[in-house]
Amino acid sequence: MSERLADIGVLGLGTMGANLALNMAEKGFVVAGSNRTAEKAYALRDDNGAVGQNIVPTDSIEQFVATLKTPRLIVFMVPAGPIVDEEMQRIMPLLSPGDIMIDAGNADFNDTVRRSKAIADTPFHFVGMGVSGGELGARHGPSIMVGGEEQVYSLLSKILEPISAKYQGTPCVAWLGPDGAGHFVKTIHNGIEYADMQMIAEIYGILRDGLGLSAGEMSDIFADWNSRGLSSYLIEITAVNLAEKDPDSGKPLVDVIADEAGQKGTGRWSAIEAQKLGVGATTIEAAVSARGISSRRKERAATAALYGSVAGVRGDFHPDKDGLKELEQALETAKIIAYAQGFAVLSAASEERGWNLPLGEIARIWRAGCIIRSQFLDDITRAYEASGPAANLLHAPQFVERVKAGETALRRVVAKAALAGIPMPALAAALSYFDDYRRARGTTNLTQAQRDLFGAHTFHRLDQEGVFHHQWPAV
Ligand SMILES: NC(=O)C1=CN([C@@H]2O[C@H](COP(=O)(O)OP(=O)(O)OC[C@H]3O[C@@H](n4cnc5c(N)ncnc54)[C@H](OP(=O)(O)O)[C@@H]3O)[C@@H](O)[C@H]2O)C=CC1
Ligand SMILES: O=C(CO)[C@H](O)[C@H](O)COP(=O)(O)O
Repeated sequence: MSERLADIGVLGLGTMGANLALNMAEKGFVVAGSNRTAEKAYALRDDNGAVGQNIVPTDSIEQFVATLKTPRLIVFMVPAGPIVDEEMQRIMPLLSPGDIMIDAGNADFNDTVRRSKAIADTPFHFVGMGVSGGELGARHGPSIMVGGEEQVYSLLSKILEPISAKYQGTPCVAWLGPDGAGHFVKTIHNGIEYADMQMIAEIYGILRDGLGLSAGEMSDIFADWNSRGLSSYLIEITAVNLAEKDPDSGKPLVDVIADEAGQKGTGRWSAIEAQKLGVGATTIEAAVSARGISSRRKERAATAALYGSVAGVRGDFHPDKDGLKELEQALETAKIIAYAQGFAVLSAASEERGWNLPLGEIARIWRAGCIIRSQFLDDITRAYEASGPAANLLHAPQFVERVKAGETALRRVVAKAALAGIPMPALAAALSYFDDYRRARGTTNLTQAQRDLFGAHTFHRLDQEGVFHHQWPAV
């Protein structure tokens, strides 16, 4: 057994755990590694040159715990759900008072709240921590969203700050609130990620099916868009995805990838939590549903055989400068609306749970390291700095001007796509949300009348205070 005591332990050395461990090791921390398949811990030490020398592989959970300095900092990087509970149960009998367990996977924040409550009855601490940035982010600097006891964060920050991404020299890590706050914010980050990705896929659908462009041509368009307002990691990787050739067939790789999107839960949880809070997050919901529909590929083929498909339907789209500008502007406008929805969910959850989430700071720590990093997040930080916790980002003066400028493009793109039969679930949801949210006199007065007629559910009046019930004619 090694005599060297480790500053921190990582349990679960898969894609994220291994890279986080190397990131910590590179910053000079000694990292104990534990993995279900123990050989991976040894390979992590042996295959990574000088950095690997700061990794202390272990064979058993007992050895792993014994290798850690106290109070022990133990990062769990395993699949979310029961595996986290199982691993915690396995390790807890070996811990000492004051030790800290950190779930760094994409947990459902409800599980994090439950685990935090359970740990409160023990001498240990529990931290729910969202990490974003994928494999490379974990290795060289992720964005880190921490929830739990604030005084525990001060023990962790000495490691989390050096390993996190930096934006203008400031670490992209923050303590965001108690128990599930960090995982909630990570979940909504991913919900926004789903919306962003779906909207990009929809515009790709117009370029491919409406305009008949090749993958290479589309790559150039996304690369061009990445130089202006849409500049972001997701637009940048889209250009790379579209340019890549399949080594087997020589075709563009995207053309041979099956159109079936996977999902592990965070997008769905974002939509569920938005619904629970009564906040419209229609663009995120549409993106989650679109992944579900995409996964039913055989069913879609059967439906296409019945109704015909849209491939080759050009509609009223044009690949000229104005036509492409309209698509760019539509995407930019819908993106503002999608982010406004995501931040509205954060704001509502913060109020309901008393988390006092720092919304501008959240936009700041997403500015580097994470998957939705983009210039646009600076505007969100500035909007919150200028106006405080606004009910909705669509009220912030910077966004009012931009949405007014882009609204027509979004409307025209959605309308033309509808006429051509090209699906636009997320872009259309963004537009409908905008139209609904800016309509001072809506139509649910009729809904209320119906509810009162069939169920005596009562209604408010515009011209009198109080709660009313009407004796409607019997039907
Ligand atoms: N991949 C990504 O881009 C991101 C992932 N995440 C989250 O991070 C967490 C880890 O993801 P990722 O690294 O991608 O996953 P991987 O599948 O690459 O790694 C999973 C790790 O968990 C271990 N493991 C799996 N099942 C068990 C089990 N039953 N008991 C004990 N250990 C087990 C694996 O061990 P073994 O090697 O033996 O299989 C491996 O070390 C997840 O919650 C994920 O959602 C968060 C941000 C980004
Ligand atoms: O958290 C992440 C990025 O921020 C992970 O990449 C996550 O796996 C993405 O979610 P899904 O697998 O559901 O697309």
